Amino acid sequence: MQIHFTKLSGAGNDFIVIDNRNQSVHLSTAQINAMCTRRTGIGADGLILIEPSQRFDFSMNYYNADGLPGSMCGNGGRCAVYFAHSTGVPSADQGRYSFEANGNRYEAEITGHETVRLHMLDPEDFRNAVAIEGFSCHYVNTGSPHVVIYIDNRKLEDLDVYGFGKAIRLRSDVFPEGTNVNFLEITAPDSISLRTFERGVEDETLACGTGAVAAALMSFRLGKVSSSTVKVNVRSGDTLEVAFSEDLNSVTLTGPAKIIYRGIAEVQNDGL
Ligand SMILES: N[C@H](CCC[C@H](N)C(=O)O)C(=O)O
Repeated sequence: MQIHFTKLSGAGNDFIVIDNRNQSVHLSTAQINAMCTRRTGIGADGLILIEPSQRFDFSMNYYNADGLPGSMCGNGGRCAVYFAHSTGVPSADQGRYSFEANGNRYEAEITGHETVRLHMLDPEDFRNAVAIEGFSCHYVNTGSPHVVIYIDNRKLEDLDVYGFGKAIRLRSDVFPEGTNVNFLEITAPDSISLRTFERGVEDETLACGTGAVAAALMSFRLGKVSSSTVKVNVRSGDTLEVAFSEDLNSVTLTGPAKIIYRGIAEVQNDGL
């Protein structure tokens, strides 16, 4: 079957977005995984179905590249809203969208050329400094589970993010549901550099929105940054901005969301 899709990039975190408002597209785990696989498929960190919602402008159904439903994707949410805006999905409020994802309500607005600000959930379940695989691991759930690790004596650039990230992600004794793993360096009182190993992609990605939020909130909480607006420099070279109140609520994530191309995929019954 043929499926119309749009490829978007949210600060280098890339997604296949499908307008499924008529609910004609039904994809299996294997089909989503095949579409997201690089070289043999379209290639993406995740796939998003834009579907109807009873209460909001649309519903975002997010799948990781492994084909399984993911938890909240911050960059995916920003891309979904940019897609909706550029495709003419109606919104109740001009330039502003409300949508549901993982049973939660989100709001976002277009703040400039190819720029989207997404309002995030309040963070939950902060855990400080658990020793895992030789690292001091801080933890917080920002819609997705995130470990935050400060790289004090090493260079972020040279770090084996894949190896260390995977080892921590696989520690099911500590994280029965798995976790995303973020490694960061504080570069100024209001900025950090971040690299993320993502669960469900099972690799380092070029950016991770809920990871940027976790890194910024944790850094403020631990007194490592002093500003409640934090610039997060990600692997793609882009910058995400995370802003929040001093009690770590009212969190927003702002950054680039771009359409790369639109296409038609030939999807086989058992994969691409
Ligand atoms: N890239 C995403 C995170 C996806 C979450 C996924 N990796 C999971 O743990 O289910 C973001 O921008 O927030």
